Amino acid sequence: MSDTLLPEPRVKTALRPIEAGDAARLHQLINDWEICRLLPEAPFPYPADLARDWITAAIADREAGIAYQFAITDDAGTMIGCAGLRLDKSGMAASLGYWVARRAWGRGHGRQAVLLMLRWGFAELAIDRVVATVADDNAASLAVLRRAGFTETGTGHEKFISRPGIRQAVRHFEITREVLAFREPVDSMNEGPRPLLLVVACALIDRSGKILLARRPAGKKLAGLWEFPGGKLAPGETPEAALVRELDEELGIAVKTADVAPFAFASHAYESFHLMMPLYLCRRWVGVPSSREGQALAWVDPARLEEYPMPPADRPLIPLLRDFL
Ligand SMILES: Nc1nc2c([nH]c(=O)n2[C@H]2C[C@H](O)[C@@H](COP(=O)(O)OP(=O)(O)OP(=O)(O)O)O2)c(=O)[nH]1
Repeated sequence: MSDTLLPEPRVKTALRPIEAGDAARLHQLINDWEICRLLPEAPFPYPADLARDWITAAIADREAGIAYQFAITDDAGTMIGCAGLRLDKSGMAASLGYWVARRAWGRGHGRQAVLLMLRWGFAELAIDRVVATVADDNAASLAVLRRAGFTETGTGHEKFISRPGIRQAVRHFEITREVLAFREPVDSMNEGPRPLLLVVACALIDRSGKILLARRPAGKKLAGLWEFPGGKLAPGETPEAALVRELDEELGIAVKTADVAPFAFASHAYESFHLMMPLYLCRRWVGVPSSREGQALAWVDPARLEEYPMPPADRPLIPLLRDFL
């Protein structure tokens, strides 16, 4: 994943799937009143056996496609906490859970882990929102969720195993894929003037008037969003030549420069660059567009483009295409 989207340049946080071998370390980190009191399902003291059982269940849940638990690691690759997403029955929403060991507090790891978890979830799962519930007295976590772009959706009371006899006041939060995509640039480290980035893109239109969209794969910026095929210009390349090259590389089709027609452009200030993106139309090519870079493809009726979450830069192009086609 791109480091340029991480908020703290000096602190690197990463996620990796939790493994059976993490049990001892997990127990050592979580068996702390300051952690257990904030987690609804963690007793205190936290038994070593429970750490092993929890990981066994997490691995089974992952295989069953129900929940995805990760170890949060620091700059040195050492585990410092856990983060996970659990799908609801509809499969459209996932609930986020995470904790960071006390020794790693105050360095931005929680915030980065949440952003990484959201990016992964929106890229890899068929969800459109992530929800989270936080104890009312967990100020650090409330701040992390708000800064990540979550909005508060309500309050309630829940049982926390470590605090028997009371029903703990909690707050509920939610974030959608599109809200995250809009906010991501805010987390960029680059505060200087923004370089202009020229990217060419193409709406391929088939005989029935459908447009081809490609889904940005995991690991890339704006992962999980649907875009028009295209890419950056190589030095000295004309926009048309770049488009012909990109369509060949990404989709395996041959297009002539004479068959791409300028249509509209997007101009959008992402935090670390200003995107200038001419959009071309193309109705004639040789070959069948197929995914050459692992990206999902979809032929979409112009009236249904709104149903596909796209990068913020693309949104103004949607009504133009709909009206034109
Ligand atoms: N191709 C394309 N890119 C778009 C669209 N909307 C939008 O904001 N972009 C942005 C995302 C990227 O920042 C940039 C396209 O760059 P790219 O596809 O060549 O490069 P990338 O970010 O995938 O990264 P890389 O392959 O260069 O590492 O333009 C779109 O509809 N199509």
